[in-house]
Order: sequence, then C-alpha cells, then structure tokens
Amino acid sequence: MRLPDRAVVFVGPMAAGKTSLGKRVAKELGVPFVDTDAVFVRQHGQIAEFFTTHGEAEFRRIEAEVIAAELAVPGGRIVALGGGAVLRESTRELLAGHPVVLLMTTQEAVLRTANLARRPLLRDDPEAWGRILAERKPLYDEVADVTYRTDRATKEQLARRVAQWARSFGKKSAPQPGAEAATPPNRSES
Ligand SMILES: Nc1ncnc2c1ncn2[C@@H]1O[C@H](COP(=O)(O)OP(=O)(O)O)[C@@H](O)[C@H]1O
Ligand SMILES: O=C(O)C1=C[C@@H](OP(=O)(O)O)[C@@H](O)[C@H](O)C1
Ligand SMILES: [Mg+2]
Repeated sequence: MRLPDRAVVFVGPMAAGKTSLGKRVAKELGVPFVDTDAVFVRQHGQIAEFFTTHGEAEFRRIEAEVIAAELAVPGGRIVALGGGAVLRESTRELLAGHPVVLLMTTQEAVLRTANLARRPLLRDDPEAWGRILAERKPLYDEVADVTYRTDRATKEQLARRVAQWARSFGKKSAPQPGAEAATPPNRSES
C-alpha cells in the first residue's frame, strides 16, 4: 500500500474537525499538512475581520485561488479546506483529481466544542450551522470519496482510520478529457 502522490483533501462543514484531524493524519503518514484557511490568514489577516471589511464574495474569490495553488503542488500531503470551499464550481472540478475525505458531525457536537468566534458565519447565529450544512450537503457528497463521522470516535482512532484509508487509496486517476473518472462510490465509515 502506498500513499497517493497528490494531496488528500479534507472537506466538510464548519468545525467538523478538518484542521485538527488533518494535522494528525499528516503526522501519522509523515507528510506535510496545509490548511488553506491558515494560508489565507497569513496573506490577508483574520477571516472574521476580512468578512466584515471586504465581504464573503471577495473571501470566496481569494479562497478559490489559494486552494487552486495548493492543489497544484505535487507530492503526497494533506490539505484541509474551509467549510465553504465546495461552493465554488472550479474548486469542485479540481477536487475530482484528488482523494477527498468528507468529515461529518452534528450541530450538537459542534456547539459543544467549537470556537465560534473565529467563524464569521456562526458568530452571531450558531444555529445557522444546520441550515448551512443542509444547503451544502449535496456539494460535499458530490466531491467526497469517503465519509467519516467525527462525533463518534476519538481523534486518535479517526487519525489511524483515515491514514489507513489514504494509504489504501493510491489509485484514483486524474480525470481525462472525454473520459469518465474511475471514481469508487463514496463510502461511509464511522
Ligand atoms: N473526533 C474528533 N475529530 C476532530 N475534531 C474533534 C473531534 N472531537 C472533538 N473535536 C474538536 O472539534 C473542533 C474541530 O475544529 P477544527 O479542527 O478547527 O474543525 P474544522 O477545520 O473542520 O472547522 C476542535 O476543537 C477539535 O478539538
Ligand atoms: O464554512 C464556511 O463558510 C467557512 C468555514 C471556515 O473554515 P472551517 O470549516 O475550517 O471552520 C472558514 O473558511 C470561514 O469562516 C468560512
Ligand atoms: Mg478548519
């Protein structure tokens, strides 16, 4: 079993665990970890402030550029996206060429553990989490190769399981023009 020689990408709703689990899986596999929100923050400052000053549309435009640049880097690594990254069609198209892990959780678990202040879409209305998920769920399902629930297992257990999945993946080929991608159906793991 070997790792894919491209980024394994984590997607999913806000506070599902993309950043924290992505970091652990990268460590487990001995590959670099990149969080595209962290790249954004290094270049443009805190996301909540950016939303206030420049608006969500401008955030989405730059976010898509950051993601495209990170996904173009060759080699095995883990890339965690922000929860709304899948809204962009160009990003979804790029994800077709990568193994994609969807992390799911529940609103109850998120409201228990997450730091909401740094998430502008939840700061004033934490209950918006469920509504936003309902809107985006079809997009997550469209891009995902496998789904893990993060409210049912410890980070340690999940990191091992996802790392194992990434090692065994290794085969997904980038889509060829005019050909259908040989994508395995999205599997649901616990
Ligand atoms: N099993 C788990 N897997 C991942 N994160 C978990 C888990 N259980 C609790 N958490 C917590 O949930 C929060 C997820 O935050 P984060 O990793 O920033 O999510 P995201 O990047 O998806 O928004 C963190 O505070 C993390 O410690
Ligand atoms: O879902 C979203 O629209 C967002 C999710 C955030 O990332 P996390 O999913 O890592 O919290 C961050 O990109 C921004 O606050 C917007
Ligand atoms: Mg994150």
